[in-house]
Amino acid sequence: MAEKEGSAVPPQSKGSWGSFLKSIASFNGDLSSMTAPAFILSTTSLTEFSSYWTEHPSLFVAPAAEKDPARRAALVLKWFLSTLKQQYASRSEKLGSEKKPLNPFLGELFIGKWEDQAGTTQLVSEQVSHHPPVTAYSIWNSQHGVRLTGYNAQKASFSSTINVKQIGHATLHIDAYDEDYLITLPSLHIEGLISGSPYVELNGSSYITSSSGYTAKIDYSGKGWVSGKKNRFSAVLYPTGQEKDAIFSGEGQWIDKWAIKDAKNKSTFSSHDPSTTKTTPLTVAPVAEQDDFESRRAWKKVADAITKGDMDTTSVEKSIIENRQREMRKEEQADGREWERKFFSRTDKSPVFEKLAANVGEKTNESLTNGIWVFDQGKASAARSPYHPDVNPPIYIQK
Ligand SMILES: CC(C)CCC[C@@H](C)[C@H]1CC[C@H]2[C@@H]3CC=C4C[C@@H](O)CC[C@]4(C)[C@H]3CC[C@]12C
Repeated sequence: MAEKEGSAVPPQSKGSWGSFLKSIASFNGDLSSMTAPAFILSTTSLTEFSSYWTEHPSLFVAPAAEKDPARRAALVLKWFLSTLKQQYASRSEKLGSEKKPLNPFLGELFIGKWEDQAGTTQLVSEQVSHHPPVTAYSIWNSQHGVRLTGYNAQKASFSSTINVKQIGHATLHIDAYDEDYLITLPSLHIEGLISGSPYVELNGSSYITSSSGYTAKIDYSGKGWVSGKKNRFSAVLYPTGQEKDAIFSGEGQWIDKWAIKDAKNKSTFSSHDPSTTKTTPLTVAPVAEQDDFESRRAWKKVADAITKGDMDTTSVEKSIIENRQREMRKEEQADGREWERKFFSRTDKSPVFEKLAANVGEKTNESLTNGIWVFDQGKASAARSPYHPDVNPPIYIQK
């Protein structure tokens, strides 16, 4: 792949892209501290990224209707694979390249729901830590009895490009079978950096392991390795501990169509085509009706300034948010208290994680995620919000 230096960079930004590349070559691993040129800044905060998990609500709830545990695990794998395109390629597809997201402030919220043939699927996403940045989320569909909850942070390093290890995990619960799935997160790196049109490539492996005794392993690769195609995966699903005895398998490009097949007779179990499987748009409250801590309302002035390309206003408005945050941290310190998270609580041990992590050799890393974060039903049910009266369980947002 020939990358012409800076070819996708707007002419007036060539200089700043060059210095940006130099600065990341020596950066300290904290992605949020990276200052990037204007044209690569996104108007979307990382708290919004949690919504990528369920842009196909029907695929998210489908496992709940499958009685056979192996086939159910295969449907969980199918849903997971279908999310990769949203999670890792949607910015490059919509905006022309990957962009640098807004760095969420502590307590930032992103709340919404999807309404479609799967019923109502609800999302709460909360920035539970600022140093290091950690986002927690819970997504549930009460009608089908499916809930996904997780948290994640990123650890970045530079070696020929930006390499990102995701710290944290997600768990999926299916009520009908009282079944839990532990989902680990893939590592990624940035391609196309020199040419100025960065995009995400996944690498390494990730796992989905279930309390029902099945594990899926997904291997990721990109261009120039095994095949000449980008965004490749190959997945196998097997009884936990018996990787050689795959029951289902699948491979392809996670941005394109693919199928999960019976590993023995190669018949198609289920296939996915992103061009024909439409995503359901997320509904969020109008900005004027949102709480002050909700992402789009809080970042509105910054986002508008970025859209206009007005870097002076961008930095003035960013400073207002940052200074307010600094004041709040000072007040909390003076009172000897910590910022109260609205939906999540820190725990020492997540029982679901403890039960399943050994299957896939996964460990928590509390120092990189400022604790282990779990959805706190008590907090979420505490009261009703004037802003989201229809969210069930009712969501309370403290003014
Ligand atoms: C684009 C270049 C110049 C700047 C690099 C920006 C960095 C901060 C961006 C690029 C791609 C981004 C990742 C893309 C997708 C996901 C999956 C989501 O579920 C959690 C956040 C996470 C893991 C993002 C974290 C931030 C990220 C690593």
